[in-house]
Amino acid sequence: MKIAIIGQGGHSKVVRDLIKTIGEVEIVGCLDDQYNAEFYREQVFYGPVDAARTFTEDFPDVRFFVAVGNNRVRKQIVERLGIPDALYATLIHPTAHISSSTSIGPGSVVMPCAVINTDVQVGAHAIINTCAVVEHDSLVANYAHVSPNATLTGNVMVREGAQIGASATVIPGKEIGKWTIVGAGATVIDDIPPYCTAVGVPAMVKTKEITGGV
Ligand SMILES: CC(=O)SCCNC(=O)CCNC(=O)[C@H](O)C(C)(C)COP(=O)(O)OP(=O)(O)OC[C@H]1O[C@@H](n2cnc3c(N)ncnc32)[C@H](O)[C@@H]1OP(=O)(O)O
Repeated sequence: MKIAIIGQGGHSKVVRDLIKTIGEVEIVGCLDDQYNAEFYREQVFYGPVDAARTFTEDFPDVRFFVAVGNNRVRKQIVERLGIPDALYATLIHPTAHISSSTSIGPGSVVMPCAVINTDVQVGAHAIINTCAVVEHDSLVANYAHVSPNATLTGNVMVREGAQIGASATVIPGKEIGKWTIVGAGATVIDDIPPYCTAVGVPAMVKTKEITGGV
C-alpha cells in the first residue's frame, strides 16, 4: 500500500514508525501546512495539506492518513479535505490484540500492545494509543482518543472527539460525552457530560468548555 501522511508533528512521528514496523506500506507523500510549496525529496512528495486533493488524481492508488494528535484539528482536516472514507488507511501495529468481532473505522490507528476486545466498535479517525485496553462491547466514536495505558472496561461509550487521558480508567457501563477530556490518571465512576474536562479519583468535572465542539 502507498500512503500519504497528513501532519508532521509528534503523533505523526509515531505513526511513521508504526508504518515501518508494519512493512508493505510505502510513504509516498508528507503533507503539512508548514510546506507552502510542492516538491519531491528522495521520491517522496511534500506539500501543504490541500495538495491531498490533487494527489488523489495523480496517484489514485494512494491511501491517506491524518496523523494529527489533536482530535479537533484532525476532524477539521478531514472535513476540509472531503476525501472519501475508502481512501483513508486504517493502521494497526502487529503487537496489538484485536478481537475478530471488533470493527475499526477508516483513518484510525491502533498503537503497539493495545488490546481491543470482543464486540468493540472503533469509529473513524480514532486513536487507540500504546498499551490502551478497550474492553468488550465498548464504543470509541469518531475522532476519539484513548491515550497510552488507559483502560475502558466493558460497555463504556466514548463519544465523538473525547479523549481519555493516559492511565485513566473508566468503570463498566459509563459514558464519556463528546469532546470531553478525562485527565491523566483519573478514575471515572459516573457518566461525564460532553464538552468538559474531568480529573481525579473519582473523576469530577473540573471545567465546562465554553467553546463547544468542532
Ligand atoms: C503519546 C501521547 O502523548 S498521548 C497524549 C496523552 N495525554 C494525556 O494523557 C494528557 C491528559 N491531560 C491532562 O491530564 C490535563 O492536565 C487536563 C486536560 C486534564 C487539564 O489540562 P489544563 O486544562 O491545561 O488544566 P491545568 O493544567 O490548568 O489544571 C487545571 C486544574 O486541574 C488540575 N489537574 C490537571 N490535570 C489533572 C489530572 N490529570 N489529575 C488531577 N488534577 C489535574 C490541576 O492541578 C489544576 O488544579 P487547580 O485548579 O486546583 O489548580
